[in-house]
Amino acid sequence: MKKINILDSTLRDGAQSEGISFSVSDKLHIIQALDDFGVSYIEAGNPGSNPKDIEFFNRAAEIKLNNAKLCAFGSTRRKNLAVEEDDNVLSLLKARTDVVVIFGKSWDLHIREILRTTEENNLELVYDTVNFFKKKDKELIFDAEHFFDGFKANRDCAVNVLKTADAAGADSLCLCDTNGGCTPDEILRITREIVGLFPGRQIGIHCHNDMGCAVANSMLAVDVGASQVQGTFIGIGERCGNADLSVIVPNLQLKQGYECINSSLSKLSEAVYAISEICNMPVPLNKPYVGLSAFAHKGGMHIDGVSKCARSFEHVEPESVGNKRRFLMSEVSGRTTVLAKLGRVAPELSKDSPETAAIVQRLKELEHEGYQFESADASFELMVLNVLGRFSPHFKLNMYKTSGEYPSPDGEMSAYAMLKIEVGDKTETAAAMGNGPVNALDLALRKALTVFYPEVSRVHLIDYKVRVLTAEKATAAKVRVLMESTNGEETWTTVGVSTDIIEASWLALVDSIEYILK
Ligand SMILES: CC(=O)SCCNC(=O)CCNC(=O)[C@H](O)C(C)(C)COP(=O)(O)OP(=O)(O)OC[C@H]1O[C@@H](n2cnc3c(N)ncnc32)[C@H](O)[C@@H]1OP(=O)(O)O
Ligand SMILES: CC(=O)C(=O)O
Repeated sequence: MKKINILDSTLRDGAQSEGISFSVSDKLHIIQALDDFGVSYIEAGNPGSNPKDIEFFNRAAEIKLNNAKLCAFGSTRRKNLAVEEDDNVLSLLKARTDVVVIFGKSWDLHIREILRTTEENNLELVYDTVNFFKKKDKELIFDAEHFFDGFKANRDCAVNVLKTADAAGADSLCLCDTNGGCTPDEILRITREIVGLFPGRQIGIHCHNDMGCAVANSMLAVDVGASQVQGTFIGIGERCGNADLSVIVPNLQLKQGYECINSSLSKLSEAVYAISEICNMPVPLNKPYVGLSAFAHKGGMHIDGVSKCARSFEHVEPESVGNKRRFLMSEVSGRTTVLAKLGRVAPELSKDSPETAAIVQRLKELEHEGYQFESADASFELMVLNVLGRFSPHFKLNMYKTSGEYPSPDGEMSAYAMLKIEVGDKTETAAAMGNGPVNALDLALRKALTVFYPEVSRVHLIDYKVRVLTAEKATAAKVRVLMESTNGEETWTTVGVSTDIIEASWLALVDSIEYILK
């Protein structure tokens, strides 16, 4: 099985993405997550750039990593400075890493317009810098910045840069699509040619995602001989980001038989969620392999298929990447979907039971009204009991009244609610103040019900979401309220829909209480 070395640059190129600023402690947690997952290299920062990275490398030097080698990253020497006088270069030594990554120019446009020097002088910068670190016994990865654009503009100039880095002792030559604008066929053709020119030398690939092709481009480079892949585990990086390693690694391992990491791929989801959390960037639902929806099935026929044979609608097993299969209920469900959710409430029903069809029909009617049961399991269960005629409400509303006052007369308590309920042949009236009408109503309802059902006092809301369903109707729009409640032991979600936000909230609130009393 061919080994592909993975270099994660979340802490270097990732730190160049908009909205990201890592603390030293964030960086230390990320190297731990990457090391646990088993990447070969962690490009951990730019010690010549800022004091935070210097402090980080000082602290990281004390940490023992089991799988990964830390790399310090910086440029070739400045054109007017000798290598041993260049502070950026010297800062890389001070980072005390075994591996140093040096980026150098390989596009004649950049040599001329950005460095404002000659091709010959650029080769000297590359040679001197690479050679300096090799003499210090560092493993050296040379990143040929803008290599593909450089190759297309002036092949000899670009190739000479690689030859110079190679002659100076670079252990790895990494080809960068820095602007992310190269097409898959260009990456394939040029990488193949370079692999042929440097037999035995490790060739790396570093792609940016400006055309949305970074994953495909990296995989094609591997196809033609690249054996180091650079990227970031959640795809962050300069502009549109880097090649997303959380997609590339399982693609290479599960589909093409390469070995990329030193642990089990089933730790992938855990690593991605740990990094996303630190970056404060939620994992998109539809992210391949690790997203919450990656193995969530919604279409009735899909769920029927997966229930009979998982492979029928899944390209890999969710467990292989640490994810889980989910079945979602909705208006596009069939009887199999509903049946899968009925196990707890009505295990005796089968796909052909008339009750199953009645439940599916009611589900579709309610979804048409704006209800959504995908995550509102508790309301779904109550709806099922209702259709089966097995539900009798624990209380009945006589009336409620809410009002708000601005400015607030009592600190944060700006709203009042009063209600009257019936339980059997008894009635109870209660009133409460809250920081809004829904809060006041919730408190009043629980006050009234606790008289009959003491366990209700332990129930409280932990999440409340409102979604406008008919936005074009402005303030007359229909809204859907999703409520998550807990009693400290269990959590459950309920849903209510109305054009009146208080009524929608009331419906979700009633389901929340009925669910725990049933
Ligand atoms: C393609 C990539 O992503 S490479 C990585 C890019 N990453 C970053 O830029 C993040 C870290 N960078 C920094 O913190 C700062 O840019 C520093 C500290 C490194 C340098 O800051 P400054 O000395 O103020 O220079 P500044 O950033 O304004 O300009 C870059 C200089 O580096 C030079 N330079 C750029 N690439 C290279 C290179 N490969 N080799 C040598 N010099 C280079 C430029 O020509 C320019 O020099 P000039 O001032 O003589 O015109
Ligand atoms: C080195 C690097 O980050 C690039 O060329 O994109």
